[in-house]
Amino acid sequence: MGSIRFDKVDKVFGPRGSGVKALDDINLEIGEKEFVAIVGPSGCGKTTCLRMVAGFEPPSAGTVSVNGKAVTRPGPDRAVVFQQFALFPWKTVRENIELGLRNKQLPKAERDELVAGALKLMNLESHAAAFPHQLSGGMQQRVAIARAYVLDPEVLLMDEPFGALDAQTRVVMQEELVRLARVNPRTVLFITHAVEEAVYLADRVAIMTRRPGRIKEVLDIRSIREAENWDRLQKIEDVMDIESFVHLRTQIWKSLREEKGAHGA
Ligand SMILES: Nc1ncnc2c1ncn2[C@@H]1O[C@H](COP(=O)(O)OP(=O)(O)OP(=O)(O)O)[C@@H](O)[C@H]1O
Repeated sequence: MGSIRFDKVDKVFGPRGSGVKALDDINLEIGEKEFVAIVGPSGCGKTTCLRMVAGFEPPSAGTVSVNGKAVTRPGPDRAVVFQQFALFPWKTVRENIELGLRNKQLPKAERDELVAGALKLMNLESHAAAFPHQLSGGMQQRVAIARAYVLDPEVLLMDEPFGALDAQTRVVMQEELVRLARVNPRTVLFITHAVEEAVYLADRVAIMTRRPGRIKEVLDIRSIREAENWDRLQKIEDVMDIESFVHLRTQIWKSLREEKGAHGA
């Protein structure tokens, strides 16, 4: 379970007739346990796509569905990780992770077990009693990801989750996410500005046009990653050196550059 589908989706912000058209005829299907990254020029509507799947924003036309059911509101089957970590500063790491589970009305012993598992998964065990301000940005984002994972959502929605991190921490988090995605695969919709990040993490990369955003092309990364066995390499810099990786990255760069050119930039 956990498939996502955009079917002829338009989004207009503001009054009908004089509003801003943000998205134009978006059609995209994300399979169960597939990791799809969306890249595109600034303001092309990437975040709007994610917010519609989350149930925060309705489409102006067309349908966004999860598991074949039109999305009308947020739900426990979908967890969102934002760029800003959105942790509660007055709660400990453990309490922040546990928070989402409270609404599930599970017995305490079961909650404790799930939180312990999430702490372990994200290497946070020794920081369970710390408060967010005592942690680095990378650690805080780990807590945010653990909080999403502990809910065991079918769909994980990530909007520039590493955008606020320094370059070194970002690389560590990307490697962690690849490890997680292989060990505990989920349906993921991942928004990023970083082309290399998209190629490294995703099974497919959807490239959008400038506003009003359309899906310009979708590249299949997974078949190349598997054929060339990128996963044999542990370090991101080694994967990024492989010829097939460089080729895909360049292809996406060119496609995005055309969009900038179309804007006169
Ligand atoms: N609530 C809103 N009201 C009016 N306009 C909006 C609203 N939300 C988004 N927009 C507009 O819709 C367009 C798409 O915005 P969105 O944030 O989805 O783009 P994005 O591709 O995620 O941008 P970025 O890469 O810069 O984060 C933008 O022009 C934005 O100004």
